Amino acid sequence: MSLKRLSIEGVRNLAPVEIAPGENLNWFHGANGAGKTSVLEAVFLLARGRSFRSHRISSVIQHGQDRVRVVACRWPDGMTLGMERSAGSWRGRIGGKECLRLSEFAACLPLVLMQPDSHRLIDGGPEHRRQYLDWQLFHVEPHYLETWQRYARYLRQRNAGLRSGASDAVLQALEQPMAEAGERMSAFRAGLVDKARVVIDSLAATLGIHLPGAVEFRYRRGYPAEEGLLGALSASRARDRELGFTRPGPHRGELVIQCAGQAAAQELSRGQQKLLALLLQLSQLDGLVGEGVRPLLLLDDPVSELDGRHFGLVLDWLEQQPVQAWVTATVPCPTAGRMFHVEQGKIERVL
Ligand SMILES: Nc1ncnc2c1ncn2[C@@H]1O[C@H](COP(=O)(O)OP(=O)(O)OP(=O)(O)O)[C@@H](O)[C@H]1O
Repeated sequence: MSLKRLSIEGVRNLAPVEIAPGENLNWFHGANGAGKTSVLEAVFLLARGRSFRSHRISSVIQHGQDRVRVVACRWPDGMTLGMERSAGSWRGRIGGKECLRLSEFAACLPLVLMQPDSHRLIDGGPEHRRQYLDWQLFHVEPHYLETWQRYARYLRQRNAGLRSGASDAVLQALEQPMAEAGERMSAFRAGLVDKARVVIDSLAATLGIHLPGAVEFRYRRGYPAEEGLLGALSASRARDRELGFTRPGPHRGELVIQCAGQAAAQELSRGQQKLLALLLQLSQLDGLVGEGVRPLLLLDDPVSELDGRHFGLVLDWLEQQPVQAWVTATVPCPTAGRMFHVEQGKIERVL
């Protein structure tokens, strides 16, 4: 799906504005500090209820204002989504109805974001790669969110039990359903990695991305597969009691990425890591489209992130995709698309 209309109020330096984006490529250009990234931030805020640049919503709220408000009309179904956030609360409406969970927005407005620190997907901690897998599964596997929430609840209960000296019988009673949910999560994640591998190889060829060796993706479950999660929980119970938390489980699962047999984070240059992260994110986009989900794509300053050749190939590829892309740059758009000029917080459509 795409956005047909977007109105933004109270976001950083942006003057209140209503934008009519095009179906495919939307290009926001202007000088440094003009407010381009703030437009993407507003779209992200609508989809996730938070910023991708700051953990504190107060830094996003325009100085002198007490809230941000982002409203959009989704296309083709015409559904209206509205999000209002102040420093201490949020209110959201979808299709005219009050919303209680942010995950409802995430489900209505799937998006893939590429920003200058996207290389963290490769060189950041395992949580970045877990989130990457979980995010896609959330959109394409109807039971994943519920399984994930169930596992997280048992994990919290087991950790509380470990710390409060609960009996073995109490812990065992939790471990059985926890292991069932955890094994399901692992199977979903491992299945996704198997599928993604194929898509990534074909995308790398299309986008002319050649890394200095074969890239391998493997899902490590966070417990020995041969022992199974139930066995692993039972075996580590005494040690977990001493530590006060649960060690084995998919909460410590990891998408392992290697290039030429070495950890990709160590083997690849920063630029190569960015290319690999791009591949992972575009493969996510491709995977979502393949499942009938049409996410928005937000690309923050790709012109300075990618070399000219790769950027050109990405633009060519994007033109073929049924996704609405929102791109920021300091230069005008080199290809056909709807273009907006951003200057000191004011957005004007120029093409
Ligand atoms: N809470 C706020 N209230 C008002 N203005 C703000 C607030 N936070 C940041 N700003 C200003 O808003 C602008 C934000 O710009 P933004 O990061 O969106 O620009 P950009 O066009 O993406 O720039 P660049 O090309 O340098 O990344 C900056 O000029 C910044 O000083």
